[in-house]
Amino acid sequence: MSRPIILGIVGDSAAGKTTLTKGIAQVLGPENVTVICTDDYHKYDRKQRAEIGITAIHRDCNYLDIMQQHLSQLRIGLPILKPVYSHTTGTFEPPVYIKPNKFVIIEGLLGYSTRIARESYDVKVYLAPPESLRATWKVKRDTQKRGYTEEQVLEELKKREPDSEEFIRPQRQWSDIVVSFYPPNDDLEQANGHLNVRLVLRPTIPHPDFTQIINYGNGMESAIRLGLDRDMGKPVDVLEVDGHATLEQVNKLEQILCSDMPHLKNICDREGNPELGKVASTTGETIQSYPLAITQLLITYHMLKATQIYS
Ligand SMILES: Nc1ncnc2c1ncn2[C@@H]1O[C@H](COP(=O)(O)OP(=O)(O)OP(=O)(O)O)[C@@H](O)[C@H]1O
Ligand SMILES: O=C(CO)[C@H](O)[C@H](O)COP(=O)(O)O
Repeated sequence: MSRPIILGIVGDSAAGKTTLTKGIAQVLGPENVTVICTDDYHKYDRKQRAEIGITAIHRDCNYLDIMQQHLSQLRIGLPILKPVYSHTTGTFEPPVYIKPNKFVIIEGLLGYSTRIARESYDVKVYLAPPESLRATWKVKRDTQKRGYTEEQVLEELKKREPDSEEFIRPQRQWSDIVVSFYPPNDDLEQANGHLNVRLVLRPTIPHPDFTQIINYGNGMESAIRLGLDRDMGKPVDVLEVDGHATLEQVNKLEQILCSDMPHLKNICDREGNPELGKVASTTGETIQSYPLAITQLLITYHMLKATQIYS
């Protein structure tokens, strides 16, 4: 029996998981992708959490045992009866029957927090924007879409900090790729939606050979950079793409990805894929972000590679 290829996207609240997930699902073809958000495995609804005094990101506030069971089922291509948590009402809804498609994306807060869960993924991504950017994103999203006031969101972030430290951030160590979007010069307003990205590439999966970008010249080295570093003590490659990189520069990077992966060729074609890298900026207008496009392509590359390895 064939099994789906499973991608994990983990990170703190409003780190950009849903945004990245949507982009990758669009690239892979929404009909081929099953998306699961692990917020559905919360143990308590919004009112109960307030009464008990527990945050949604605490391990004990989530059915991690059921989450990992479901992941193991999906990994071998079996259906699950998934709980449903509504962010609109802050309550649970009837469960839904889910049969995995060719690709499954599991996005959420605590997806790498048990060994059995971690073993279910083919590719593991961790999202780590600077905390100030995450707070800006959370305030905007929670006030516009989840019925909170700005004060409530800021208070909640403060309350959650010890749990973020204990339960969320340690999961970074289990990822194959750490993705951090950040404003140049730490100035979000000046960035005008054009964020840079820093991609930490761990040697836990084989990445495309990016070394040729070191020799590009023509300003390439300033907008797209490859270097060596340590992340949580371990040696890693770091690929950085600036928001102001030109189409010509980004095309070269895309060629590296696409030449190694014939299936990606159609996806790399910008005309055929006008949605690639599209995102709403903080002012609400839709912009095309090359750093986001490269991130989507790199993760898709690994999904397709995993399909090849598996078959
Ligand atoms: N790459 C990005 N570029 C610009 N804005 C972004 C990006 N990623 C996220 N955002 C902004 O941050 C907000 C929160 O992002 P998103 O909903 O994807 O986070 P999340 O990690 O899925 O959150 P949660 O776990 O709380 O549901 C979005 O509504 C969007 O405004
Ligand atoms: O950290 C979060 C991830 O989305 C949410 O705050 C958590 O899931 C609880 O949801 P809500 O605030 O809508 O009750």
